[in-house]
This record gives sequence, structure tokens and C-alpha cells, in this order.
Amino acid sequence: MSSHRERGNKAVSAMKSLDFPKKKAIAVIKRLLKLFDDNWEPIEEDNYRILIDAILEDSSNEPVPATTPHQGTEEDRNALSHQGMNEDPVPHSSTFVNQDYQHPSSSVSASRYDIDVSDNESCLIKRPRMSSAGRMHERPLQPFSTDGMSVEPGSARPARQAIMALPAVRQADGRGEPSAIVTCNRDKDLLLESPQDVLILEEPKPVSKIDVPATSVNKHLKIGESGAKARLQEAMETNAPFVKPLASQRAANGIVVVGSSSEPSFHNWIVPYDAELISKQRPHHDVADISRGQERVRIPIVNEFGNESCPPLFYYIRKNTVFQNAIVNTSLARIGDEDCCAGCSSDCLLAPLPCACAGSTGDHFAYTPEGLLKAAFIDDCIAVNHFPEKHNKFYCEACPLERYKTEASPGPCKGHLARRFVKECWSKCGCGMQCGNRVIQRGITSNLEVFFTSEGKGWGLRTLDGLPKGAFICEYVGEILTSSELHERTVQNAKNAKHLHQVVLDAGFGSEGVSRDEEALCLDPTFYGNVGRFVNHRCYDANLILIPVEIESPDHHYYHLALFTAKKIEALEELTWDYGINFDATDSPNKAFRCMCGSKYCRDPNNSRKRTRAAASRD
Ligand SMILES: C[S@@+](CC[C@H](N)C(=O)[O-])C[C@H]1O[C@@H](n2cnc3c(N)ncnc32)[C@H](O)[C@@H]1O
Repeated sequence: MSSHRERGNKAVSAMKSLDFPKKKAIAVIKRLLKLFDDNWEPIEEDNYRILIDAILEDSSNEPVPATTPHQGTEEDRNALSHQGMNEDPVPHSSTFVNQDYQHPSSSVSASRYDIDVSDNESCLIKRPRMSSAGRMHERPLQPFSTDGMSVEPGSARPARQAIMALPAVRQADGRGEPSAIVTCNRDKDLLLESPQDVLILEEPKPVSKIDVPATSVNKHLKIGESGAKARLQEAMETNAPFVKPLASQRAANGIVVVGSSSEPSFHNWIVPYDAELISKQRPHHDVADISRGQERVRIPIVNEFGNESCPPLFYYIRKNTVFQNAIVNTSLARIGDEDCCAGCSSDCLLAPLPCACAGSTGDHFAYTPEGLLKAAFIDDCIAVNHFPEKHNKFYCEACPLERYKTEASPGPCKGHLARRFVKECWSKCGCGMQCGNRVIQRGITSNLEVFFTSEGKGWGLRTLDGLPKGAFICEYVGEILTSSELHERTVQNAKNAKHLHQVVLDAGFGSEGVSRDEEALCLDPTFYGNVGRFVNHRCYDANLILIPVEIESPDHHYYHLALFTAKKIEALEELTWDYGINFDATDSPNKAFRCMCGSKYCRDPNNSRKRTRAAASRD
């Protein structure tokens, strides 16, 4: 029988061959030995399966230390040397904040919906990378803003789930703000699994340079030129469409001092923008990947029909972002025990009993172990959408949507559909990112393409692979507006017709007592959005369905909207969802368009095909 020392060294070197750090391996072995009363057999079983799982779990749940990595307690070190295993000293590094290693086999357990255990935006992750030649790449990491990042159009599409690194150089302005960008080229030696890596890598040698004008902050606020009063005046005079200089409102109440210290402050300023400004400031789309490396997969742009080579410019954001006044309360303190599963560990779907997070879906998880939304859940939601009158509607006493239409005497609430929600596990839950009840928070995993439609719908989105029913496609991401901000934009919309489809997050309006404007939230993907903004409408028989998903907030004031496949979809099929448009309505925030959906159930009375059919049946 081998000694503790020999078995320990063997286990550590097995873990090392899988790129797990020695320190981590030793700490976990020590814990498991304690758990199994110094019995090595369960640890060694199945090529150290339990050990690997425990290390992975440890990494995904690990809190991020602020500066130096955890060196282990005195007790740890004594225990380890007692067992004959010694740690290498870990060098101090201020950029080394966390270690997060993805086990090569993790994708096996997650099937095609791969797991990204590194989805923690607040931490910088340094992980060793294997090049195609098998070399390890380690680079110093620094925080980096993606704003304005530009990349060269790429050539071949990489393998699923792998994206090429887009090394970038930050160009800061005189005040240290990332004014604009950037130089990028592709380093074919770097292969990343996670978009976070793209945000934090820095390339010391730029290859080509794209100059972008300084931000509108500079232009409109003239920081450093004169006193706060002049800057305030400047901001108030701007004629950008949606600007409400917050600072000016507060100044009127005598509470604002902007830029009074030597460090100019941007906190109180809303930067004006409109479509024109965006197009002036933004570098062009990257046709190889519209997300510019923000998503886990590349999403190319192709145009086989029209003259436009690219869609109109917008800021690609992966997550919803507050425009100005919206209150999105996601504090941990608001999540009670009944709204999370603090006692869980590993994958909640595999636990013998459903955890608290399955409560809102009738104590059954909405997802299958393969990461698909269950068919029964989808069918229920389709039925609610198709026959809203048969299902419950909530009615507000004072509907936030009506208040701004006719301010003097707001009309009665038209009712809000009682929707079924998916509730995903989140930060206050004991499980990790590999939990099967975390699907949309892991991001896009399907191979998608933005393309120009041939039927006159403009740009659209299609899948490059066949997909089963229930597959997550993407979130519908945009700026979070309040209902009054939406109303302001609707008025603008009437003038310039530039807006895309805006969506009201009204599932909690009546039931949750939403009456304050800041709590009545809407999403507008026009200027800031993700690939969801390209999904066109189809009446009734669309192949996607929009599902409300609750992640970081326990009530229905704020939630995510996720697009799932409502049926089996063939490769290269256009992805569509039913916007729920009433083509006869005159008071909708969304300007009705002439529907070209091609469905035989098309609701648009102006649909030319429908008119032709009606005329034919009359003859
Ligand atoms: C969310 S966007 C979809 C992407 C859009 N096609 C584009 O080019 O950016 C919604 C807009 O697309 C157009 N659209 C979507 N579905 C359509 C349909 N069935 N028929 C005609 N136009 C459609 C309308 O202009 C609508 O306001």
C-alpha cells in the first residue's frame, strides 16, 4: 500500500496534468481526506472524478480576493506537511486576482449547452491558455472597457464555443478616462472560451489603429474649461433628444457640485446621445462578430440581397443597462430564504427534491437536464399569448402606461397578462454556475447569424444549426427605461420612426402594485442592445417565444426577457417571435409596420398577401 505522501503526490500531479494549480489541488485533497476519514479510495476512484468535481466547484464558488491570492492558513500548511504534501510558494501579484480553471471535460457534463464557470464580471481572471501548438499563454491582465473596441473582420468561423482573442490596447484621454480605442488584430495562438477574457487582455504591440473622436462628455460638458456653472449651462443647452441633465435638476435644488475637485466627476452627468452621435462616435460593425467579442460565440453579419452591407450602428451590450431614472433593485438583502436555495450545492436539477427556486414553476424546474426549456412550459406560454382573454389579466388602479398618454385624465388600465416566469438560481444560491437551473445567465451558445431578409423586413437573425424545441437563443437586451421615458421616446419615434421594437416589463404591474414611474420598466434596444434586436416578428406561428426570466430580483418589477425555440428549427431558418402587435391599435408605443411575416395567420389587415387571398375568395 502506498503512503499518504505517494498517493498525495500522485493525485496532485494528476490534477496538474489537467491544469489545476497545485495549491488548489492540495487544499481540496486535504478537505476530502478529512471528509473520508483519511481514506484515499473514494478520492482515487474513476480517475479522481470526485476530486476534479470538488476542485471545479471550489473554483466556481470561490469569492474573489481583493489583492493577493489566498496563501492558506497556518493550520492548512501544518496539515499538508503532516500529510507529506508541500505547497509551492505563490508569488505576489497585484493583477492576479482569481484563478479560475476550466476542466477540459466540463463540456461533456454540460452537453451542448456548455458551461462557462467564469461568468463573473466583477473579477479579473487569469488562466493559463493552451495554444493550438500546445503552448501555455499567460499575460498580465488589466481592466479594459469594450466601448469603441474595433476588430478586423475575420475569416473562418471558429469551432463552437471557442472564440479568438481580440487583443486590444486602451487609449486613455488626458483624464484617464477610456476616451476611445483601440487597435486590434487577431492572435491566432490564443483560443478563449469566455468573453471575459476578451475584455481584459492587453496587447503590447498595436498593428493598426482606428482613431475615434473624443466622447460627447468632452464635447458637451467642456470639462476643465470653465467653472461648474458653465458646464451646467452647456449640458442644459444640449439639444440631444433624450437628455435630462441630472446635474441640472439637482442644481435647481441646490445640491449639486459638479467637477468641484481636481478629478472631474461624471457621476452627475447624463451624456447626450442620439443615433447621429452614435454613428459619428462608433467605429463600424465587425462583420465577423456583431458582438465584438462580448458573447461566447461569434455572430457574423451577412447580406446576400440588399445594398446595405451592415445594419445601422448601435452599441452592442450583453446585459440590460439602465438609461436614467429606472430603479432596478437587485440587492441581496431583498432575496429571502424562500427566493433562493442557499443550502444547495452543485446542480439543483440533480438534487432529490426541487429547491426553493423551482417554487414559482410549481416545484418543477422549468429546464431539462439538457438545458432546454420544458415543452409543457412552452406550450402553456404559447396558449397564454394566443388566447389572452381566456387567461388572467391584472389591472392597475393607476396604470403607469396610461398616465403619460393623457396626463389630465389617464384612461383605465387595459390589463397586463399574468405571465408564467422562469426563476433561475443566482448569487445567493448555494449552487455554482454549472447548475442546470442557470441557463440564460450563461449567455448565448447557439451559432447565429445576422442576415438581410429577402422579404422586406430589413435585417433578421437566423440559426446556423438545427435546434430542438426549448433551446435558449438569446435575451432581448436593451436600455431599461421608465414608462415616462418610454413615452418621451414614443413621441420622438412619431417624428423620426427610428426606434426598434420596445417592450414593457409589465408582468408585475397590477399584482406587484407598481405605480411609481421609476418602477414601471421597459426595454428599448434601439441604441443599446444585443443580437435579440434583429429578431423579426411573425404572427402566431413564430418559431421563438419570449419568456420572462427572474434572476437577480425576487419580484416582478424587473426581469429578463429570453427567447427560446418554440418548436424544432432547421439550420438556416430565420428566427422570429410574435411581438403580440395589434395592427389596428393606434396608441401603441411601437409604430405598426406593414407585416411581411408570410404567415398564413398574419393579423395585419394591410398585408398584401392577405388582401390578395381575400380578393381571390370573393371572386
Ligand atoms: C426588433 S426590429 C427587428 C430587426 C429589423 N428588421 C432591423 O432591420 O433592424 C423590429 C423592426 O423590424 C421590422 N420588422 C420586424 N418584423 C417584421 C415583419 N414581419 N414585417 C415587416 N417588418 C418587420 C419592423 O421595422 C420593426 O419595427
